[in-house]
Amino acid sequence: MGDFVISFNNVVKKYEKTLALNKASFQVKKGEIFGYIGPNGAGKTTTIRILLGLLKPNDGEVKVFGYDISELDKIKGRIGFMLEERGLYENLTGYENLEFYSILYKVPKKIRENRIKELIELVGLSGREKEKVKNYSTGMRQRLCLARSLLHEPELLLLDEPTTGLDVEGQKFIRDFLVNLANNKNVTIFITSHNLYEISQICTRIGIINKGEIVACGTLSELQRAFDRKEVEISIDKPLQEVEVPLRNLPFVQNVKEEEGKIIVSLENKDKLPDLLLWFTQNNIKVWKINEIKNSLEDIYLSIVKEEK
Ligand SMILES: Nc1ncnc2c1ncn2[C@@H]1O[C@H](COP(=O)(O)OP(=O)(O)OP(=O)(O)O)[C@@H](O)[C@H]1O
Repeated sequence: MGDFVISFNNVVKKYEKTLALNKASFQVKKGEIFGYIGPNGAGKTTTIRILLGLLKPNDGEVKVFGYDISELDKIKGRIGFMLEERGLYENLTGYENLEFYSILYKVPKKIRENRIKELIELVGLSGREKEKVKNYSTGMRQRLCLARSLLHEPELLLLDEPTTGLDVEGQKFIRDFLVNLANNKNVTIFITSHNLYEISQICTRIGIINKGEIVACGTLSELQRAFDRKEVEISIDKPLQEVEVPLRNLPFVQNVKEEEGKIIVSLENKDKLPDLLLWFTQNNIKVWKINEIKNSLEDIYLSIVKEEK
């Protein structure tokens, strides 16, 4: 238990009439990139605000670095964050913004200049740091915010939709940057996003929240196993018409269809795959290829969110 950077146990948060978190539980380990996904209003921002000590839960337990969230003094210096509202000073340059925040974050004067230069380089803003932020593009602002969130070398980074509004290149930059940060600096990253491609690309584990409840949590493979489609794609030496009826009549086959020239067989259970292969052999049908069809994160997400509506 002590190894968790974030631990939510049965956390409840109510705003007057709305139950924003309903006994939410999940854990995040050190060095993980934890993706937190859910529809609008699911409770993602509320979770981040609780982690930052901006909101108090009504019930349940929230621990960060093993400390209860009420002991904020022991935690807050170790957390960096990037929220939707950017809070940059438009009339200051990129460099001056970082300087201002480094004083606020109490970065020691001796190392301040070096740290800022290093971060400007790291986020790819070298050469642009002397320009006023009001002339920055969305992507540059986002890079500057990322640099700002890292000024005090946090061990945990909380990111609320960090790539929203960025072009493809800008999104890729942030993705690569975060993976590098987690892998090489062992920074734990908690990220919310509506971009499921992004989440499935970079996250080591994923939590799905809907109406304040964590409805699924695990690695992408664990989620794929839990939400298994039980479908296989087969390639055989006979046209589908010849085998469709007998295949459908097998007790463990639920459906047979053709999609984009591929034969898809739905099994009662994936454990029945050897039985299916045996049937092909017994009927002298050659199987060229057999592929397990896995749900994408989007398939899983949509099936959960639709079901719960
Ligand atoms: N200050 C507030 N007062 C009352 N209700 C609130 C407040 N903040 C959020 N809520 C409600 O709590 C629920 C959870 O909101 P939250 O902002 O945490 O969702 P979210 O998952 O971050 O959504 P989005 O993806 O739109 O950012 C929503 O129903 C929202 O309307």
